[in-house]
This record gives sequence, structure tokens and C-alpha cells, in this order.
Amino acid sequence: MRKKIVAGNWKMNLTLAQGEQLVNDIVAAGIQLSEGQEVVIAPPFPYLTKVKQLTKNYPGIFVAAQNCASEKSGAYTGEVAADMLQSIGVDYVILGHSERREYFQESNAQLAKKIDQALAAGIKPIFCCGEPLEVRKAETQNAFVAQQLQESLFHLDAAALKNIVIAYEPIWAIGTGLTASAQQAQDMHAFIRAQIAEKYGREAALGLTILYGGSAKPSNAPELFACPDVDGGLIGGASLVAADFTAIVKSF
Ligand SMILES: O=C(CO)COP(=O)(O)O
Repeated sequence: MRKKIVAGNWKMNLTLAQGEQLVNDIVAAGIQLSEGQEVVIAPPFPYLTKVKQLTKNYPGIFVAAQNCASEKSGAYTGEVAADMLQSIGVDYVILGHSERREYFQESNAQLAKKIDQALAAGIKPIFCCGEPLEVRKAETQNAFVAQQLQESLFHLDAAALKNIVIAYEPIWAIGTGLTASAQQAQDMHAFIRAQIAEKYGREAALGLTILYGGSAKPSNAPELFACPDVDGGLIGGASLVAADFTAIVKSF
């Protein structure tokens, strides 16, 4: 049985006090998680330690960073190494978010290095993939996503792949209010799983957690999560509102 995850990506939002309030409201909601279900909270770097501390007594709640460096250590001013994240108890790291790819020119090759750093540090990558609108319009989204997987993940061996979570985030659906339909999400998730099966075998593919991200909210989460290949969500805007985030978690 593969893990189901609802992850909240706060992006570059909230003060420390607001973040603390949000986490306190989420834990106070008393979410009941079943075996194999996880909640992941991804605050900005300066709040990771605090969020870890606030959630440490809640089994099933984990903490993620939103990025890490592609190098291990050294003269890289402003960067944060995976080993540093590990040393403060971070569990996951979001890598390859479309905003990192677009605004910080992160390439598939650079992301492969970040994936390696995270895995070497014992942190599980949540690897984001997904196509821009023009690719979707041209109906070439499968080839686009397949290339992202090949160039950033397919150098891994089967044992390493077990520590990867994939998040499919169609760029045209992020922060736009446009959600992929449940059918569009299911089709891409099934395609991603088939790509993994082809490379790593059926068992590896069946064990892989694949999240959907892009304007997920309480009203559409139940339908998205009901799709057989959708194993949860990576939530942006709605993760900043405790009531919305907990409602999405409850529709697991
Ligand atoms: O980018 C996302 C999560 O990483 C999705 O953002 P929204 O839920 O705000 O569309």
C-alpha cells in the first residue's frame, strides 16, 4: 500500500507568528490520520525549526523545505544544503517546483544534483513536474513530463526511487484558479506511473506516491483524491488557511 500525502507549500508567505498560528490551528483541528497517511508542512527556511518543534508530538505530520542546494557545502552564499536541513530534522524537500524552474532557471540536470544531495542526506524529495499551458494546448504534455522524469530522476537506482514522491503540477493550474479536471489529473498520473513501471518495474510504480498540485481546494479535493492514481495533493494557496487545509486533509 503506497503512502497518501497532503502537503502544504506556504511558498514565500507569512510571518513567523502567522506561521505558528497556522500550525497551531492545524494541529488543534485534531485530524485523524489513518495508517499510511501523512500531512507535510513546507514553510520558508527560517521557520522550519519552529514548525518541526510544534509538530513533533504529532505522528503523521512531517516538515518539508521548499528547496535545497545542488552542492554539498562550501562557498555558495545564500544557499541551504540538504545536510543542514537534515541536521534540523527536516523530513522532505520540495524540488523542481515550477516557480524555481521559471524564476531561478533550475534545469532538469541541476535538479538531478539536488535530488542526489537530498537523498544522500536522508531527506525525501518531493519532485515536481508539469507542463506549461502552450504544451498542454499542443497536447504534448506527456512527452514534456517524461523528459523531466528522465533527466532528473532516471539516473537513480530502484532502491533510491523508493524515497521519492512525485508531484504533478500543471503550470497552467498553479495559483490561477484553473484546476486540472479529475480526468486530466488521473490521465497524467497514470502516465507517470507507467513511465516508472517501464523503467523500474511494476512493483516500484505501484509503490510510488504521486501528488496533484494546482488550485486544489476543499471543493475539488475529494474528486481529485478519488482518482486511482492520485495519492494526495501539494497545496499552495489553500494551505495558508487552516480551515481549508484541514478540510483538504479530511478528504483524503
Ligand atoms: O504550486 C502549488 C503547490 O506547490 C499549487 O499552488 P496553488 O494551490 O496555490 O495553485
